[in-house]
Amino acid sequence: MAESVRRVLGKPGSVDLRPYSKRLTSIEAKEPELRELSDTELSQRAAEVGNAELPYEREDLIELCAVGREAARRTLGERPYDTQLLGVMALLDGHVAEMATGEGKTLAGALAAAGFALRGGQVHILSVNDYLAHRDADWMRPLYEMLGVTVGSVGQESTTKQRRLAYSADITYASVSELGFDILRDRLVTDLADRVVPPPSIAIIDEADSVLVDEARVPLVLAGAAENTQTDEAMAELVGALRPKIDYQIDDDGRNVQLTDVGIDAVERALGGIDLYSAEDASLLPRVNLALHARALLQRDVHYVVRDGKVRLINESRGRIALLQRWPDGLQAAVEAKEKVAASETGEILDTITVQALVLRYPTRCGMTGTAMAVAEQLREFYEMEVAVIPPNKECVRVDEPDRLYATPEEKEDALVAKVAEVHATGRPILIGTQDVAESERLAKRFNTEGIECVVLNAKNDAKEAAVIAEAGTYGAITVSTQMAGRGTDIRLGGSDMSDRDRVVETGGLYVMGFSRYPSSRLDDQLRGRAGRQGDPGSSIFFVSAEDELITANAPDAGGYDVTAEGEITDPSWREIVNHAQRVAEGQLLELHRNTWRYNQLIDVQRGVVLDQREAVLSRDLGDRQLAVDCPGRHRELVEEVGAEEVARAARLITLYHLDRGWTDHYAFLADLREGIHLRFLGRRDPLDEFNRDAVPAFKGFLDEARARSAETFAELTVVDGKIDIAAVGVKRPSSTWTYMVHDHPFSADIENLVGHLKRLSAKS
Ligand SMILES: Nc1ncnc2c1ncn2[C@@H]1O[C@H](COP(=O)(O)OP(=O)(O)OP(=O)(O)O)[C@@H](O)[C@H]1O
Repeated sequence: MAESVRRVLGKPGSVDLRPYSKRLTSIEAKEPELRELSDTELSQRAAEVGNAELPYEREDLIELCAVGREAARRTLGERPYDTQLLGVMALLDGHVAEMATGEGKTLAGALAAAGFALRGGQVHILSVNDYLAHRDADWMRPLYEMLGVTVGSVGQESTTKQRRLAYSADITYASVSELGFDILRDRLVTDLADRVVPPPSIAIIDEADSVLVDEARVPLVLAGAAENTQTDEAMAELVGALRPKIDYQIDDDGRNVQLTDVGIDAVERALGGIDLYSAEDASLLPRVNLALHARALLQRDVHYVVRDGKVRLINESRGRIALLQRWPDGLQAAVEAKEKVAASETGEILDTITVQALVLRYPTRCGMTGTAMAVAEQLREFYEMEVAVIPPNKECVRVDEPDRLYATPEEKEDALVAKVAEVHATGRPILIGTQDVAESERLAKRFNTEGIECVVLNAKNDAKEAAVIAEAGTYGAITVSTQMAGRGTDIRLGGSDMSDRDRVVETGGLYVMGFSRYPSSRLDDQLRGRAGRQGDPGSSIFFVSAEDELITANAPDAGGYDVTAEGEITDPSWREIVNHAQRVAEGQLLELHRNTWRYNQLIDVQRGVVLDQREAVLSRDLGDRQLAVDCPGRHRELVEEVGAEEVARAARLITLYHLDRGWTDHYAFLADLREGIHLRFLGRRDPLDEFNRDAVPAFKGFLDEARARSAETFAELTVVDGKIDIAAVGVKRPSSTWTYMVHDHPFSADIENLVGHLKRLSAKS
């Protein structure tokens, strides 16, 4: 048994690992016998493990782990460490296994998935992105094959047919957003056969804290086409002629832009001497604002790319192109005008789902991540999951150096550049973590002007992202990347083939440098964790300036400090100030999460009522039965004319149309209500109570209303060439759907804030 396992066991507040570790000896004892078996015999043993119901009893669990270990050794060339088997057992018990970066979570997750699947569970492994979903499915496939279970994966490029096939496997890998959008689209089908996602059974969540906590702050939003729009090219051209800093000013954080007085004059002149702020020209100011936002705040190749005549958004923190995502409409059209491409349709929100609601659908859920303890309470509160802290296979020897604190961002950047130059001279590989793609680009430029060569990860080399990060441990490499980019990719010392490992080990291994502290200590730890994997040497250090947003926003009264000639802050109290600011930020993020959850709980209940009704219409012909009662005469006539089946089809489409239409309108009402509520109730009353007070009556009568409307529409039906003409009565479904980009940065405002911001932008006058 590995030394690390003997040293186990248990951090306060985490799951007791002793029961698991007691089984390790028995698992190991089975090894000699299993090694003698043929592949077929080993598969047979796996099948026998599956001959019972979940959960596993002690003996079966030992057999599963032993057979799984042997199968992994044969198919992947990797014999799972004891620590990985502890992870497998924790997962099978429904816990979140905390395993440091590089400890082999992929394999642990796969063995647990196989364990569930062998006993009839249908497993969804939720990844953080499509690349990892495909990679992990392909990587683990030989193991699954030997264990006799099937696997599939879904990505944003998957066709409906491919999705259905992937979801029909015993184990499906999908990113949480793809799965979420599939669920949302499934909720809008008009034919049961069009659904792609099977009923939820078991979820294994990779990078569980990112998915369950960070991504849970903003719901996934599905939108549908409502009408075609025109782009505002005249306004884009006019705004294009404005001069930065003279005609308009951008806030320090790059999130807002405003016309200066000079700029207002210029715009008014260009528009023929109008008054932008007068009542009769009120419609112009929002157009100017949108065009200016598109021009000044959104940069091509940083925030979006133009491909195939379309504006494609880049997810800033991940640096990936998001195929089916858009900004809320006014802004999307403004960027399209700026880039002179055709306008896409405007849309409306059809439905939303929170990550929490999505995950809680699964009766069995578990997960793994490198950083779970810091959010153990949230995992318990929101998901009823406990954290099991799994010790590393090899002790971590990475040196985490104290932060370097500076007065200004310029001094901080100078210090980072100097440090990079100094370390680089020794050949030691360096990975620099930034807050977003724009910052990576800026830093890379600075390195270039200093004559320091570096590789920068951004969406332009999207497909190569993982390959690039895999080489970050090469002798002399400098890689600049956001915290999220390339996650899940192993950084091996001496390059991905480790050919130069000894030389890199001699330099001290990978040196990770954070350009700022992140809004949560988990994100800092995830970046640090890039170095020092599996007992490798490595170091980490963060640079901080007193003017970093984290500090100015969360510790505004921090007070003065003494500095050296280079601007380095020498006051020891500043270390605590930085940590304090981060704790404040973490507290706010938690509040955001709670709020998303609280507000969405009621929305989910109401949505559930509509979905139940939909289900009855789809699977039990409820619409047809209701319309036969509500419009008996017309129903009878139509049945005689076109047959019962055709009438049932029309009844189904009409009823679903009115249920969906009603929900879209109701959702828009709820979004407005939530946005307005904090303005109305600055007093003592709890805004959530107020929200519920208005939201509950607004939903009352929803189903009756939809039914009445369906009857009205049904009564108007006409028959053309022996078929019912559904389109003639206005029953149309959105021609396309897409998802909104509501969190360019995982810590930016939530959807209501963003939509609110854009509304204000368009309403300013
Ligand atoms: N039992 C094992 N024996 C040898 N190598 C292993 C074993 N388990 C995993 N590995 C290797 O360790 C590396 C890290 O594995 P993996 O990517 O699953 O780690 P991880 O814990 O998911 O890291 P991250 O936090 O970056 O996602 C991979 O190269 C994998 O092949």
